Amino acid sequence: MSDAVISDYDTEPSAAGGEMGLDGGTASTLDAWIQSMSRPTPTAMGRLPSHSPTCAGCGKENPAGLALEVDATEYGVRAVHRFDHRQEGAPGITHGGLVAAAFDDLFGFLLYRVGELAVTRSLTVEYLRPVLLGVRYEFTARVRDQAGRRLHVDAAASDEGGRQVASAHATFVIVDVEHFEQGIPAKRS
Ligand SMILES: CCCCCCCCCCCCCCCC(=O)SCCNC(=O)CCNC(=O)[C@H](O)C(C)(C)COP(=O)(O)OP(=O)(O)OC[C@H]1O[C@@H](n2cnc3c(N)ncnc32)[C@H](O)[C@@H]1OP(=O)(O)O
Repeated sequence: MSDAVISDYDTEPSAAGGEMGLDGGTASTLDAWIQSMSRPTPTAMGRLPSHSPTCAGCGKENPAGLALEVDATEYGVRAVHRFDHRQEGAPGITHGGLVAAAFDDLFGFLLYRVGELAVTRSLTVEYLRPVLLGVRYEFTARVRDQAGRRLHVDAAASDEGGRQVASAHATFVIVDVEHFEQGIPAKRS
């Protein structure tokens, strides 16, 4: 599929500057996001669109987010990332929860490759070495297998010397687009 098709999915800020959030007046934006998730998946190599402008993992409009930039690769997805002081746990070291968030969001990009909507059901992280603030790490993820609605996915993070500093495994469960309607206040039961 061409890059042009990827841009059709672009969830970056619109020209209208609409902000996606959970407060009043944003239901239509969320509806639009849900609709965009129904489209067929892009399979081209290269930069993938964020999950939403305010996604904590990859949205450029989220000041507290990681702003991951993720590329599709031959075997899965890849991001190069440096954590900063906002993700600090112990001095100079990335908080483990934020490392897990990076893995979780990266896994969310595999869905573009699989062409299914899915959500995290379980996530396991092995912290092999401290993940240092300001240091460049390469994150890679791939789909190990699919069993019914379950997607089993694997990821790793390595430093510039190729040393693995963390790895992760997750089970994502394929859902219908209606799953995401639970985020619309007016549709909450
Ligand atoms: C078109 C392309 C678009 C691309 C673009 C998409 C963007 C779309 C995401 C955007 C964002 C991403 C960002 C990061 C990813 C989050 O952050 S996702 C957010 C965090 N996760 C959640 O909120 C999920 C909350 N949990 C739930 O809603 C429900 O528990 C679930 C996951 C939908 C499953 O509930 P359910 O539908 O009732 O399913 P259930 O019958 O319990 O189990 C389903 C299957 O999974 C199995 N299963 C359940 N739990 C487990 C487990 N722990 N281990 C193994 N198997 C299990 C069951 O055995 C069953 O298997 P089958 O019998 O079908 O083979």
